[in-house]
Amino acid sequence: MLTLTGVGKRYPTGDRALTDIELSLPKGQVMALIGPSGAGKSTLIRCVNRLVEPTQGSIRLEDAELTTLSGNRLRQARRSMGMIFQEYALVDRLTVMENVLSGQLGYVGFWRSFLRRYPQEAVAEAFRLLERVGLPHAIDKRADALSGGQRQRVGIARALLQSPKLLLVDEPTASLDPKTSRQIMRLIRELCAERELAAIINIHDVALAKQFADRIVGLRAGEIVFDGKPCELTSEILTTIYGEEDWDTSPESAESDDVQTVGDTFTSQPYAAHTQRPLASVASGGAL
Ligand SMILES: Nc1ncnc2c1ncn2[C@@H]1O[C@H](COP(=O)(O)OP(=O)(O)OP(=O)(O)O)[C@@H](O)[C@H]1O
Repeated sequence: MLTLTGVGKRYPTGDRALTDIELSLPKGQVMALIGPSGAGKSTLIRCVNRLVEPTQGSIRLEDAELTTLSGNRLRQARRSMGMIFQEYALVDRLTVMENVLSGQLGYVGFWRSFLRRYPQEAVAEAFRLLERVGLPHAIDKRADALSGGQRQRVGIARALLQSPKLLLVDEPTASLDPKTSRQIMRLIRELCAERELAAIINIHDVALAKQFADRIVGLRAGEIVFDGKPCELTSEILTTIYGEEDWDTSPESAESDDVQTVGDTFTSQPYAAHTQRPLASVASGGAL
């Protein structure tokens, strides 16, 4: 349903953030996008909803070529993509219900949303969604009175209110404790299954990505260096994505290893034997 072909992005500063990205995401698939800081994860997500303009290639969502849309047609296409942000992007002084209904801004006219007169069916659906994400008792609370996990649930309900086909999720667990992070990832996963929604989740936590995604794509310096199932993400491939690190050793056993510094990365003796394979041989390529 989403297909990226030869997508590239060079910022006006000259930074090349993405090179020749080829991705195909079927309906209902939850894809985690991992990679080191600066690898291009946010740029890729933002190219899909055109918050960032790709400089090369094609991005198709079902039948629509997104890269050439403008004006009304671009607004319409954006409605089919729900965005969930790391920093929740809620309006603190508004209630939970008002924040969820603001997901309708693209649908109802400016004055109607300014005066907060939302269609009855939107209000009913917002109630249903808040129940589904576990916040039925918080509808009248102000957003700034919520915990991080509750705020993220509101963000999820808001994204779903516009009935998207695709979820674009940027670091959903960055400010959350481990238990809440798992609950949020589980919720996103369940909702994708219930609604046959595809999702791209930009996430730093590899363990969470492995546990909750159907597919993992690893970016390094703007290129896809791994595309496969979570169970295929070996230590060797993590090294290809992130650089040298002893991924298997616990802190206790690491202390006894002969650890040496190479440039600004660390490598330990057992790992020195691992030569990095050419990127092409690591990438399994294509959709699963
Ligand atoms: N607005 C911008 N102008 C110029 N260069 C940018 C801009 N945004 C990102 N970049 C550059 O593009 C590259 C990719 O950045 P991006 O933020 O997409 O990476 P990321 O993988 O999301 O990183 P992080 O995990 O730290 O959020 C980096 O080299 C970054 O410096």
